[in-house]
Amino acid sequence: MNTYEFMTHSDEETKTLASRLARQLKPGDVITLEGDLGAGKTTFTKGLANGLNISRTVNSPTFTIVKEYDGDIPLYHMDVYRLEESEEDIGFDEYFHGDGVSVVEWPSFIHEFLPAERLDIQILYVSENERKIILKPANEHFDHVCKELLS
Ligand SMILES: Nc1ncnc2c1ncn2[C@@H]1O[C@H](COP(=O)(O)OP(=O)(O)OP(=O)(O)O)[C@@H](O)[C@H]1O
Repeated sequence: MNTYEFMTHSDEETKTLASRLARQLKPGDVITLEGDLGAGKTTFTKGLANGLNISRTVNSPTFTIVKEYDGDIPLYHMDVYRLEESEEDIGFDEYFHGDGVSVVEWPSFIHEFLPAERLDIQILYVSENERKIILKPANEHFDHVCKELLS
């Protein structure tokens, strides 16, 4: 599969990219987001929410594991960082095969629960206002979605 790279030069540009991406998503789509602290994972998710016409403000889901937002399609925003072993599987399958789009921050913590058919996104800090955003689609649907972002 192909890899797609984008450079953004402001948080607004990152949101616009994410918003354009969101408008092509469908129920059951799973996106993973990796990036260091302050890379822009929450900013990217805010952009996704804009694209799905979600009116509530999206904040970092830290301490809640999953936050659900209503939009054209529901958004399930997950932060699975340091998930306690006792609550390892909180029913991820129902989210991943549900009616909404799932966005998973820190996906390596629940690697065994992730579906193979997903869109992996990495956000790299380049300089104060620049980020490199790398998209790795795992199937034709996500590959098509990424190609559309190039145009
Ligand atoms: N091109 C850019 N894309 C995204 N964010 C940018 C960009 N340039 C500057 N920023 C700033 O970087 C910060 C990114 O913070 P954000 O909370 O989105 O990161 P995060 O990856 O979610 O971090 P954390 O894991 O700590 O929650 C924001 O203050 C944002 O304004």
